[in-house]
Amino acid sequence: MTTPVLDVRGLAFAYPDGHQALFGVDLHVHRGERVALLGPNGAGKTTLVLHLNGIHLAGAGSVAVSGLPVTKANIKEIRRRVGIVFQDPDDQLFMGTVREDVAFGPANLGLRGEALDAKVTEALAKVGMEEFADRPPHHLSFGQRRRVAVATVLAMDPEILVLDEPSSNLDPASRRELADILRGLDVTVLMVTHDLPYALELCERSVILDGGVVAAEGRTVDVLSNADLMRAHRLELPFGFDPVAAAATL
Ligand SMILES: Nc1ncnc2c1ncn2[C@@H]1O[C@H](COP(=O)(O)OP(=O)(O)OP(=O)(O)O)[C@@H](O)[C@H]1O
Repeated sequence: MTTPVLDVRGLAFAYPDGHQALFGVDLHVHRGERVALLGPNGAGKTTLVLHLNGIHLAGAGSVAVSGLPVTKANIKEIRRRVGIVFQDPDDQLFMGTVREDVAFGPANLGLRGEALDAKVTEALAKVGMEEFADRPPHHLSFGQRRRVAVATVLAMDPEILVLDEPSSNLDPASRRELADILRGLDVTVLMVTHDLPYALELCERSVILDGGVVAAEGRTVDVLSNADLMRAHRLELPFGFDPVAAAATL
């Protein structure tokens, strides 16, 4: 078996106030996979995500990205390898223009001139935002800002793209357009979401985190159609949504 892009083993973590949020999490994501991380409020999903690029460091256990352990010493390379798109794009966009925001990461890695311009254009093209390069991010719609946030991360050529609630606050058309964009990317994805139809549409495999442990994992269609499992972990499908029928149309 090849080295997983993301290899989380026995990860445990307590916040400084003593609250234990993770109790020994194992999670493996292989190259080219798109995996959904599901679970009720307070399950530990965000806490886990914040370990993937070293914002939190493991209390016990380990996290590695393509074989490189997430440690303080490796933080710069880990942050290039792990691109996190947070729920609020305004946490990631802070420059005067879209172009400057997308250029920020690769410029920090030393890219300059035509190579930098080409990298920015390529990343914006991947999310269909080339025409907005010279616009201030705060003049864009929320959905457009989310796409630019994805581009800022893609410009770093990450090994894994981690998306926190990518469909939140998007209207139905923007939600579908983002799904089309994500499906077209040639990148490994871990997606945290409460939008279960979105998980089904985009991710072959789903992992349920609950109470700081991995409670179940499997093919997304199997997970979502297991009514007892769903109830046990406070996961609810939209009224009338049939995951087996929906999966058949994909
Ligand atoms: N800074 C903090 N200090 C102490 N406890 C925290 C802190 N941040 C989160 N927690 C606790 O850790 C647990 C896991 O929280 P986390 O935010 O990781 O859950 P989540 O699965 O992302 O939830 P949601 O779906 O609501 O975003 C919760 O019980 C939460 O109250």
